[in-house]
Amino acid sequence: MSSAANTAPLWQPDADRIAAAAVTRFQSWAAERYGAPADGGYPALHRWSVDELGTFWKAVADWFDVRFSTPYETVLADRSMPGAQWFPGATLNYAEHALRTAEDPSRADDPALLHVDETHEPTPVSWSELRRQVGSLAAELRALGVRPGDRVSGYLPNIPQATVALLATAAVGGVWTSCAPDFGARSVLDRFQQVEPVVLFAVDGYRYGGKEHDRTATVAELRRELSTLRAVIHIPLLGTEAPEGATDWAALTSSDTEPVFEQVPFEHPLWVLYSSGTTGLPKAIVQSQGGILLEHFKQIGLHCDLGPEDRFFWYTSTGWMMWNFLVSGLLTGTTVVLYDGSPGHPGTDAQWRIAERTGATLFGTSAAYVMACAKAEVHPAREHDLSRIKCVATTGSPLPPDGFRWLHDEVASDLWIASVSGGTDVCSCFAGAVPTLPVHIGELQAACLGTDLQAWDPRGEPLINEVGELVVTNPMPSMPIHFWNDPDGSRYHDSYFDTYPGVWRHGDWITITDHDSVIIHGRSDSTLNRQGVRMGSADIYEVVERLPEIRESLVIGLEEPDGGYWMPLFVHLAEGATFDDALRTRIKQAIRTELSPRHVPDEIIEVPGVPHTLTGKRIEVPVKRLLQGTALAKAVNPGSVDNLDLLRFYETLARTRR
Ligand SMILES: CC(=O)CC(=O)O
Repeated sequence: MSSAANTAPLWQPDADRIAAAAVTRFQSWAAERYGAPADGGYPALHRWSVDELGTFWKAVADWFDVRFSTPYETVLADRSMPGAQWFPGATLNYAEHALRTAEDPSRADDPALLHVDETHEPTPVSWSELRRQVGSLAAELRALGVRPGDRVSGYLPNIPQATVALLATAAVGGVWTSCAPDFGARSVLDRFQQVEPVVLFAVDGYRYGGKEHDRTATVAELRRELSTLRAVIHIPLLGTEAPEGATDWAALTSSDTEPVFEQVPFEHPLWVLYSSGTTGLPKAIVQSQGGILLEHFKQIGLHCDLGPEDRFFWYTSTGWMMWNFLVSGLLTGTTVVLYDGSPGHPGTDAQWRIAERTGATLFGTSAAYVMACAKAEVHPAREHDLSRIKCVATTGSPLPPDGFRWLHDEVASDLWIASVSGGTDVCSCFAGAVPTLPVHIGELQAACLGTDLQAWDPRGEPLINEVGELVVTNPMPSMPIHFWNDPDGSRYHDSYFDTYPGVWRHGDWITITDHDSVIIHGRSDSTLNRQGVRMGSADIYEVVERLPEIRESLVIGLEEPDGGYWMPLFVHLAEGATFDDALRTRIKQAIRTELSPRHVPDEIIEVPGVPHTLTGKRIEVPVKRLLQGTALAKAVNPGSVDNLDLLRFYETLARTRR
């Protein structure tokens, strides 16, 4: 499970690779101009980036040639959290930077986007075409009366139109927000009703798993319930006519209008993202144009090491922050690969096929997909030409050690494997990819630049090689500027700052190792705490799900009224597997030998499935509440769950135990 002894790397970048990495060039450049350490590689650069936070971010802005149309007075006027003030006085525009490559005549015809649907046939959208469409749509949005600060919403799959709509909204200074079209009306309304959009972009349906899914009834319901809408833009993915009162996409994107980029203050809102909101309404998290611009330049350009030669693929929907992150690939002139379809259609290897067809150089996916491929005995490199992939990056949950081994064996032995972790709350990563550092099995390479990531004990003392709360002790520019409808900031404050005043507590258990890598153990709000020993659920999932009979699992720790502790493990079996004493014994044996006797659950219970949030994360806290006897309607917001029926199973179980 841990790590400190795990010193032999699985992968080590060679000297040429280190020399060629943008972060190496950035370090030498920042050493000459800004006093960054010339020696000591990434660890020294990281230390400097958090010790000299303002200078570091100034250097990032200069390195990526950020266009401030009015200059800033200072980089960080106030570093308190919450409430940090970044680049006061500055004005800029995010979309202008995302489309800058189109201004270069030598790149104008290159693909900015490669769109792939379930046919897996890539369709390019060139930089000049993307810029033209954004220019046309931004002008039409203005003509519709959209003004800086107005919210513009999208009920869209990951198609080029979604990227165009986001960029056009940002060009106008509007505030973008999106949901994927597999979200039901209630889930969408829980989100969009909070922010009161004036425009809705919506598809008539989408294709997924080889089938057409008609969404016209849901869109009609959204139109009825969103009373602030002034315009609805119809995107006929399934070929239907625009319904009464809606405008067709083509009518708004056909002109040859130069984009006009509203110059907005650095802290002007760019978009609203939503936390999974398994209990109350989802938190509506607002991030700024300037904050995202700088944070994503850093992530995409320095950590992911992406540039104009690269093709950036990440499997995501528009309802997950990884989509926003993916679109930011445009900032570094990188071609962004948009896949709209099922991750496993027509077969489990679908994402690798897309990587081959599009020549992806960074292949991003969920850790769960990697584990599913391993279970299904997919052999990506045997079946596909993946020679262009330089990095496989994963997120969503920690990549288990077996996932690292599998990628190394089945994709390439000289593969940079970046398990990354952050969240919607910062639309970025706290720890993750570093092209110049080794990769150790089961570990994230290092904390990201400008992020003073630490593991703290309950008294706020930093821990090394021990599990602690994930904290960030300095502000990051992409931290929320506020939550929507939280006028006194109390919801924002209580979400991150109520444990350690002035310090961001994210709600994950982590270990910072003695070689500065990071291990994520799972959410701290669903911690297992047996006889005072805290355990991360992720460690248990990793061991249990290695067994071929187990499709997925869920572990919950329950404090009982009599002072006891009940720790059941729920298992969803793979097709054809039988739940019997032999399997129970093998599960317990695996946990005992690979973790510890203390990790062995009190009971193992077969379940019809594991419930997830709409972005695919296992739902632990609401299940715990159900098992404690909370009524379903109070334990969970139904609009936030992928399968409500599964939760009823746990509700019934709670009743039968009492
Ligand atoms: C970067 C991330 O942390 C993404 C996620 O898991 O939600």
